[in-house]
Amino acid sequence: MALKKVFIANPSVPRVAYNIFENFVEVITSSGYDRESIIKGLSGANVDALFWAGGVKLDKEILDTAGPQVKVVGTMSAGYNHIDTALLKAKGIVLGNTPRVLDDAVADVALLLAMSASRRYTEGRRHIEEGTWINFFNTQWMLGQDISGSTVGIVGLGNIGQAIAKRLKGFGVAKILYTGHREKPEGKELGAQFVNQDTLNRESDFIFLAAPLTNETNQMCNADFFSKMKKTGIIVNISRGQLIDQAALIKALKDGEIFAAGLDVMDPEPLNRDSELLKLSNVVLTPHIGSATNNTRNAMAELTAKNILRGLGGEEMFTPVKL
Ligand SMILES: O=C(O)[C@H](O)CO
Repeated sequence: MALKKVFIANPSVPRVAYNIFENFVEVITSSGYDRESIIKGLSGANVDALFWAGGVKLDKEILDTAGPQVKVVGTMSAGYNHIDTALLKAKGIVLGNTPRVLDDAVADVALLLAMSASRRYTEGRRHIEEGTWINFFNTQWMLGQDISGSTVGIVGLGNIGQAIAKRLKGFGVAKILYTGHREKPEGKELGAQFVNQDTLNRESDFIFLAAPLTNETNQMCNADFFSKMKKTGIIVNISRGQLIDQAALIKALKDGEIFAAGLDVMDPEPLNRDSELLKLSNVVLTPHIGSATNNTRNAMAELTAKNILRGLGGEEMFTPVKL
């Protein structure tokens, strides 16, 4: 019997995925990362499953090109806002993602951003580069905010939110607050308090965005949101750029309405080189590297490949997305 076919829509997927597929499926790899290459690779390929990785939208055009025989999709990401889940559901396609295996790596970046934003990393680096590092001991120069003893608010206490909370405990924070759809047992175990959004904004010294991008969270951090934060407050986003109204954030940062921001995700990505965010010294930016470690990317590739094999075998995936 002919082997089933999997299309890997990204030429940089770690080797481990190919090793898992070997002997079980035939693999076709996209020649490029872009939409055009993917569509070209899929045309007439007649594959049964898609291994998705990267920011290209998985939509009607792609699925129409791939053909009606596609019944399985595995995305090498925790987030799946780039996938038309309603269309997958309508077509009877199963979807798996990669939660949990990236929690630690992403939470590490959240803490990296929180600390560098609170201790004015960008501004300090500019002083060194521009020769404005003052050569006398001014006790009031470059003062930042403490994490120890602070109140921290986590928007979305899912797996990544919990990994952030665990790390924060090691930094001696005084209080952890969180928002979400409902109070969670894990919140109790972490000693975190479930509050409403206004309370979280009003009381938090640091706010971490760790909720997925949905209709509900899209642009949730708007001018009103920032106006309710402390002037010394710091916002960290490791989720998706669209959770933040970026123009409102820039205004809040410029007007001193909040102290600083640490962003691993922006809108658009890649960020335009002339973005105001790059000019502000109270912003720390990383280029969406939350899950970018060797171990984590290998684990994500492995889980995606295993999910796809399960899906092709008609079994429940290890980490299915409920459509
Ligand atoms: O959703 C994810 O998995 C991450 O954002 C990718 O780095």
